[in-house]
Amino acid sequence: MEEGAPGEFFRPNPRPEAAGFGDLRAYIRDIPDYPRPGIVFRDITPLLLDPGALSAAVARIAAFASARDVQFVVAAEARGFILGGALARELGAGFVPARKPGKLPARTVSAEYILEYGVDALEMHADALAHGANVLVHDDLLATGGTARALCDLVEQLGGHVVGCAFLAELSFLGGRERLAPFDVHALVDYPSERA
Ligand SMILES: O=P(O)(O)OC[C@H]1O[C@H](OP(=O)(O)OP(=O)(O)O)[C@H](O)[C@@H]1O
Ligand SMILES: Nc1ncnc2[nH]cnc12
Repeated sequence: MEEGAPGEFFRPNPRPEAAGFGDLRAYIRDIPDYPRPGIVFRDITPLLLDPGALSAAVARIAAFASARDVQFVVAAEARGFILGGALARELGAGFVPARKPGKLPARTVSAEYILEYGVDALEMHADALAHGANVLVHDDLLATGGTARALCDLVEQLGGHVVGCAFLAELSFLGGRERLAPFDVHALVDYPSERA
């Protein structure tokens, strides 16, 4: 095939303003009883497959952040990386990965967070942020808030300034937003209950 020519998977990528993608919830799939009975997993992969919905998601999160003079987007491994880089590009900001322990090669700072069973941690490079830098914290989904809280703690350990926390989706019945107080929290899609 000629280089740069649309292949069989080519789909047009209209700007979200023109396409009017409406409620992005339509692109998030419910998977009942995953990873455990009683949990409804909110699967964002259908949204990622649709160029227009993907573009709309990035543009809408960027719109929340655009007046905040964001210098860096900090996002959590793994799903936070999916939109995080695109968001940084859209905002003209840098991107800082927060990774699971032992994955970053240089000196790190670390923050622990509570999981349903036990404790995990995220690390960031100690030299990732200039003191006083304006940071947007991003992840795909806000549940209990443990992961995002750890991201905020890492930013503050390095002297950064959290200017907001932005998510594609929020499970508001789990109270993550309260856990992130006093930071400003924005999510494009809310799930007020566990119901599928
Ligand atoms: O608000 P919380 O209760 O902390 O939950 C939200 C986190 O859970 C998911 O990540 P997960 O830990 O499943 O890891 P993954 O990104 O590697 O799939 C999701 O991507 C968020 O990072
Ligand atoms: N219900 C859920 N769906 C998708 N990701 C999650 N992360 C934590 N809870 C989740």
